[in-house]
Amino acid sequence: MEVCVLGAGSWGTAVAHLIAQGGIPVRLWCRREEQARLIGASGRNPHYLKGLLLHQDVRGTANLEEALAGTERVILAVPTQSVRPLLESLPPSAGPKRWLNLAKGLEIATGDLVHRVVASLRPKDPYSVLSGPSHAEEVALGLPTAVVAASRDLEEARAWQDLLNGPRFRVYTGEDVVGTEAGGALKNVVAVAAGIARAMGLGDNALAALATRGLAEMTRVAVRLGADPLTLSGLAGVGDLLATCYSLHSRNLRLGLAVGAGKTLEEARAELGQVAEGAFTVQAVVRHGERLGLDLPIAWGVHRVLFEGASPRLLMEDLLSRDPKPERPEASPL
Ligand SMILES: NC(=O)C1=CN([C@@H]2O[C@H](COP(=O)(O)OP(=O)(O)OC[C@H]3O[C@@H](n4cnc5c(N)ncnc54)[C@H](OP(=O)(O)O)[C@@H]3O)[C@@H](O)[C@H]2O)C=CC1
Ligand SMILES: O=C(CO)COP(=O)(O)O
Repeated sequence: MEVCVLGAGSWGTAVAHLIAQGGIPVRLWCRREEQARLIGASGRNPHYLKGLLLHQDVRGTANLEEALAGTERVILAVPTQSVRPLLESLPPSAGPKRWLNLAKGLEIATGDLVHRVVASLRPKDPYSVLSGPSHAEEVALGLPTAVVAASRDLEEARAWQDLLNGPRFRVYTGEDVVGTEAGGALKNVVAVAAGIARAMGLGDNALAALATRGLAEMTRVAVRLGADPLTLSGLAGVGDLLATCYSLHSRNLRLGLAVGAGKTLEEARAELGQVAEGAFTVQAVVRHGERLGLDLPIAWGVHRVLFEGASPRLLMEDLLSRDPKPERPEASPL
């Protein structure tokens, strides 16, 4: 068996290395010819996780047809907004595949999570998602990590669990695809807000409050999309929210830090040089949020700061000056 990883950024590279360490050869598809060539020549990805000497069974290629030929299992490791164009560009020779999505976001044009994007183009193919607190830099170093592989077909999730689970990478299974994807997508928006709060020196109490109220907001959206609320208290919800709001590995947190310190979104993105999904997902939330009919003050506030010229101070003042209310107006027996 061979596995194909589409996308040779930080996460695609770390996961390809992990799978090869487990004894399975990997074809790592790079969109740039030069990147594939350098991976072949040096055993390192020249732009992402540069310090990592890739396992010898990771083979870089920029040829999509070659990357996919004869492989049944394909991992999607490109940013969310690139999933649809990438799938649309697959060669006709690419037959049915079993997909594992790593991207964490909502598509701006449709407001959809990635499973819906894939289902719209590959309706018959089995689909799973991998999510949870998993900074590529730490996985590449072999530091202990736990994630969840979710699929509506539990056998499918188990198959990915078998493939990925290892002594330092613990994979749980789940069946709640919506909750697992919603947690991973929405925590990125909260992490941007956390970065803004940190840059403003608002303190640890404020950060904890933001993360907790962020979780309430994430859960509200996720449940409206069809998630089991308990999924949001698992690795793909609370777990990833903590990793992202509190770790300087997080690109979303760093984007918030830069914007909170007065940089423009363009400056912050250029400084980062990698994708911060929260800046895209927040556009989807705001654009499609009305149809959800939900109160989403953190997402609206992040959108105002990133795209409408509002000052970070105003965002925090707005959040703090809202009318007092019960912590759980939507309280359920759970
Ligand atoms: N990094 C991490 O720790 C984790 C990331 N994720 C998620 O994984 C996804 C990918 O993130 P990550 O690897 O970190 O991102 P990076 O910014 O590190 O890399 C993005 C990769 O996607 C490629 N890419 C971008 N646009 C396109 C496109 N239109 N067509 C084809 N390829 C494209 C880039 O190619 P090029 O280099 O040519 O620009 C690059 O290889 C995101 O959704 C992220 O949230 C999930 C868990 C952990
Ligand atoms: O999802 C991640 C860790 O689980 C990576 O977060 P960032 O995209 O903010 O770096």
